[in-house]
Amino acid sequence: MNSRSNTFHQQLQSAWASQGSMLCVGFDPDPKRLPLPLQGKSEGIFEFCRDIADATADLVCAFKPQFAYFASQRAEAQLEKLIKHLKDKYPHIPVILDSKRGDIGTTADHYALEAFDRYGADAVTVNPYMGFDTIEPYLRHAGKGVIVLCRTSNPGGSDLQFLNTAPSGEPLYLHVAKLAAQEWNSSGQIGLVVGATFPDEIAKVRAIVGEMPLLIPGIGAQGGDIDATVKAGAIPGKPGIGMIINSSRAILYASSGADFAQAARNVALSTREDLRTATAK
Ligand SMILES: O=C(O)c1cc(=O)[nH]c(=O)n1[C@@H]1O[C@H](COP(=O)(O)O)[C@@H](O)[C@H]1O
Repeated sequence: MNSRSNTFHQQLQSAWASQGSMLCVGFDPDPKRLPLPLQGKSEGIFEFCRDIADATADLVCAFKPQFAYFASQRAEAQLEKLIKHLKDKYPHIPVILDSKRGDIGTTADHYALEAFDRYGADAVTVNPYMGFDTIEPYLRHAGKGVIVLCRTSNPGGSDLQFLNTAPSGEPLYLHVAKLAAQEWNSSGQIGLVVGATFPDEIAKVRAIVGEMPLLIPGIGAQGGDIDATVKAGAIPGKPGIGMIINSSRAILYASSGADFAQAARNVALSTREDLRTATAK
């Protein structure tokens, strides 16, 4: 089976092993922060992301383009081109389309087609708060990853995700973790988002979901603690797997000059080393 026909979870297992990395580089291309040589260029967003991908591809277990940054700039064609570039050049690295979709089933059918057929992503982020029928259309795409928001990295994540549910009294995010690990996981390809800004909650989610992959944004620009994150998300006895630890702005905007790709590589390299050191502790 080649890497294109592997399931998302198989792709991740291979990437963790062959790349020796749990780092995910996120593509959040803010037009105001593009390096000067690329500002105003018709395909500046694509070129920016492509050059950073090419400079970091040996350091990552996944890439994660964020949909809104492309759509807000009418740059969907550049997103398609970027994902095609990633899949052609780095077929062993899974691509997660971060679009956090969530809607009734008939509409979700089309969001799933958008992510998997139009863009060719290996996985997509989804918002579970409209319930299982809104997740199910993605699960029908055999082998594709469905990464469900659980305990998000932002401060307001506590507003709802921390509310206690009746009758058990457990917080909503732990209820989501249980559903995702058990009755919702018909395809076996679900993962969960838990923020690096809340390591205690990462540990609680890990205890519920076994070896399920966790997408963990929040290191870098959001200030999440790498040591605490890696410790909390570790799978007992299996160091170096199980986590997709994302950093976007800290890597993307390491330099605003012509050396932006090399500067991004330097930050990605030191972040991967920090993750390795934390894994070895
Ligand atoms: O699903 C996500 O990727 C996500 C979930 C979450 O809880 N918090 C979060 O920051 N993200 C995304 O992760 C990226 C974080 O970017 P940086 O803070 O620049 O590293 C952004 O693309 C966010 O949209």
